[in-house]
Amino acid sequence: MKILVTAATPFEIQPLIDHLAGRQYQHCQVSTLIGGIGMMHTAYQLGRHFGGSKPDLAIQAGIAGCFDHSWEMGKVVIIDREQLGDLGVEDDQSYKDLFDIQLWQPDQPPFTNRQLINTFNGVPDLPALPVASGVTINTVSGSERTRQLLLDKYQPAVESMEGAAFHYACLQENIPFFQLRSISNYVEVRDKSKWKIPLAIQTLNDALIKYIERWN
Ligand SMILES: O=C(O)c1cccc(C(=O)CC[C@H]2O[C@@H](n3cnc4c(=O)[nH]cnc43)[C@H](O)[C@@H]2O)c1
Repeated sequence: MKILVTAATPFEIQPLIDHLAGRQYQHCQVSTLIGGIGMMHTAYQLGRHFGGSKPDLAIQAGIAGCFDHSWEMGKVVIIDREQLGDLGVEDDQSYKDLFDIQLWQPDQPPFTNRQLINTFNGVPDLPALPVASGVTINTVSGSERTRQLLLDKYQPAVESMEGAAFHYACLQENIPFFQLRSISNYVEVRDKSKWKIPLAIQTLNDALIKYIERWN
């Protein structure tokens, strides 16, 4: 069983990388790929990687913002669906995405009803974690206006900068996959001092290592 763990930055999966060093698993071979921040970098790196070797399972791991203030920092969730939050046009005060202006069809593969949905087909032993929906954007949302626009239009629970690119690449290549996100901040008017990145990285890697250890 070949497992690929990918993250935007090395920091996000450093504890896993340290854990894997010098370890050999009986039932799996784990490799890691740092894809870079954002959809463009992620799509390129994943496309290049999958062109050379296809894993049996791909896992994207990263920190993320959440929209619901009742969620605790460091909460780890699995993303079951992704939407593109800022690929479209501005029309005076309104924003229209590619589906709204008919430049892309809602069910054009690998989209289903405008979403990049993970059915978790072929994923062995999916971790027992809460499942949530994601929106992927190029600019971290940091205003009440953008937060409300995304909530009204996409009803996301979680915001990242890479999730949709990962879903897209795995769906196109027919590779079983899941996206793990750990909450480092709320999507709100930007206040970096409130972000809990070390906590989110710790809980993210605890979940990752627990999953990988099942294959020992
Ligand atoms: O502005 C800074 O100083 C700064 C320092 C460290 C990290 C950042 C980020 O913006 C991290 C982006 C990175 O993490 C994911 N992420 C985390 N929270 C969010 C969010 O609220 N909205 C979107 N993405 C988020 C993202 O996937 C990137 O990989 C800034």
